[in-house]
Amino acid sequence: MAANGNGRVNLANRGAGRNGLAKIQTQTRQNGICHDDSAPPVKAQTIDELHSLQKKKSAPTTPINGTQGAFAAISDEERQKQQLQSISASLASLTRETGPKVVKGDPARQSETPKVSHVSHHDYFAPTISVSDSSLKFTHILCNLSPAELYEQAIKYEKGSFITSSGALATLSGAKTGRSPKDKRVVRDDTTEDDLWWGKGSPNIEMDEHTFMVNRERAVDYLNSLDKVFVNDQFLNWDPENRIKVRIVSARAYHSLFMHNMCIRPTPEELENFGTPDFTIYNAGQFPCNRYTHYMTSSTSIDLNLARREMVILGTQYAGEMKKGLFSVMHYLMPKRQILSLHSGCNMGKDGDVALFFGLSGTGKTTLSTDHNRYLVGDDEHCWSQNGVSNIEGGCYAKCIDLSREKEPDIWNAIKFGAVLENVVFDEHTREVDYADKSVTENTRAAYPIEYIPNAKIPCVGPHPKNVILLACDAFGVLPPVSKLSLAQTMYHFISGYTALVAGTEEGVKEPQATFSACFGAAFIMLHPTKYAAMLAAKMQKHGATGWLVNTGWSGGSYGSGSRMKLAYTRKIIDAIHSGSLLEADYKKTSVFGLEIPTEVKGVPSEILDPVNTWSDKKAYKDTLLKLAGLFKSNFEGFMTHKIGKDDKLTGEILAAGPIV
Ligand SMILES: Nc1ncnc2c1ncn2[C@@H]1O[C@H](COP(=O)(O)OP(=O)(O)OP(=O)(O)O)[C@@H](O)[C@H]1O
Ligand SMILES: O=C([O-])CC(=O)C(=O)O
Ligand SMILES: [Ca+2]
Ligand SMILES: [Mn+2]
Repeated sequence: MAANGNGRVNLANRGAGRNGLAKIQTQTRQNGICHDDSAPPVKAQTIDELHSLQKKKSAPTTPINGTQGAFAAISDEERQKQQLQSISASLASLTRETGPKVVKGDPARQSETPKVSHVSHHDYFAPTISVSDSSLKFTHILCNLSPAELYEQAIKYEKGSFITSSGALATLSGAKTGRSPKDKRVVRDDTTEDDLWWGKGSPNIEMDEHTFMVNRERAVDYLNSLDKVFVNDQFLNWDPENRIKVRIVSARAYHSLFMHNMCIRPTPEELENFGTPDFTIYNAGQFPCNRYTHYMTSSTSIDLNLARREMVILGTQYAGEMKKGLFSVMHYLMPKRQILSLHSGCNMGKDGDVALFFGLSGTGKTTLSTDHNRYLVGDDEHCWSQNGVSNIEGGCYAKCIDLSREKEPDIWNAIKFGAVLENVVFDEHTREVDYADKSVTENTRAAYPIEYIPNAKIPCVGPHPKNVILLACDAFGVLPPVSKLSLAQTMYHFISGYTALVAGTEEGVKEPQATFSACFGAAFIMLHPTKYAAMLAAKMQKHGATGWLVNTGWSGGSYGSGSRMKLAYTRKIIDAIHSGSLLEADYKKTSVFGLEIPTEVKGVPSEILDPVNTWSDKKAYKDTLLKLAGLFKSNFEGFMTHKIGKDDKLTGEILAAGPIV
């Protein structure tokens, strides 16, 4: 309260008045003129000028002077013009002759002189009376904004955006709080016809080129009808030889910040030399697709066109569609280069030993690859090339339901300024997040840059893996906490891609639902699963990697009677795999699944290592085990006729590596 300087106000105790309040004394200067303070005055004549002093020009939105290299000859102005033209070309309608006119900057900031650009297919024609109003309109583009700028945009303009007590940006993803795999379509053309996996079991639902263009036009028109759109120019894949340039055009600051966190962030220099993207996403998720359009079965459509290198999103704002849409693209592009794409986490020990963590959604890839004693290479999407592993992304995407500081401190601490928190519930006053609250969805998520994890390995690459850990969250409670796999067993379980989550948590105790998703990511693969499996087998064999099956699910009974495996025990098991000590353990073979299980793991009660010990009802255990084995068998029938690798030997071994009922 006490202001110092001229005309000071003193609340000194000595002057306490009748009711104990301090007496106010004003001291005036001798000359009698009242100044605000004694500091030198600011170098501004007006309030506007004062405000203009606050922000100094910076990269990356303003190009740097004097860059060396191929672009050194180009002036700043020319470079800005090229960037605008490139974005204008991205946003151009393919059916109209002109437009759009794009200007850089926030429409709310009128004072800034906008740089204008627009593409015209017939530049020599002056616009005539026949143009529509939309071609006279400007689209403001907000390019590669910083997290702070995106926070401001989100909070000002997007309902449901708030800063939480830890500094994260809480957002709502709208009606969709998870991906919509049934609405994901791929253009079937001459190339993809032969290359991709179509038909029963395939995630690739077909659409034709024309329908894609109808949806693309719908998305582009929607985006151009807005006051402003966000543009992210970023990279995928930390392997410099196989890096892909992606552009994401979206309508929400939430989407722009999410992708800023999840893709690799270019340096200012890299951004200047970005040029034309290899792949573009048009995210018009707030706008539905048209049910009169051929193939559309709902108001949501996520459309991939590999020939055009474009993806269109209509009718869902769930940001994971962009992340996983790009992953699908990598599942097509990388195998063409003999590089294996993997739905896996990856970390590395101090001695350079690398482990991969495969698993379906919610099985623990992010949780277990984030390990305080190891370097994090990445939590979800990787490539395995002849040089080793590389992360595809620049960020992590963690499930937050029931997140606790004690059990997952590194993830907890990563949820700070810059992180996006999706669909969480928080106290309206303190803005403290209640991670146990499922009111919006069970699939609450945090997206943060990988360097928010203290021991992230930057650049996110590593040598060839030593251990390949397959995670299954077995809600039946019959798979052992850990088993050592032969190569054939690893391939069997990789192709099966099993997990069992609990159906409808709210409707009380229900049967666990077995899910089989080939390569632990059937929703994202583009080629037949055996193509990826053959590559994995060859790489594991060549580099001598050991396969493991880890059950992060139930112990002591199925869901309802047993309980989820303690994370602390799973971590001990993973520690023993990393250290090599588990390789030295004594093993016994289980019946039915024929899994090699250790008799002892340091820090884990030995009795839980064989699940039969933890079930009080032994008959129920046996019945459940046989039931699960039957589900594995019937799922695998679809793969019986496919050959894996060059000779029939491995295929035969894989077929024999499943459960024997
Ligand atoms: N024993 C356990 N091992 C691993 N995770 C556990 C265990 N017990 C509970 N969990 C919880 O399970 C969840 C695993 O989610 P995680 O984010 O790691 O999934 P993910 O495999 O990365 O999935 P996605 O591909 O969808 O991102 C976390 O919420 C974690 O706290
Ligand atoms: O894509 C998502 O929404 C989350 C994820 O990582 C997965 O499901 O594998
Ligand atoms: Ca994850
Ligand atoms: Mn995932």
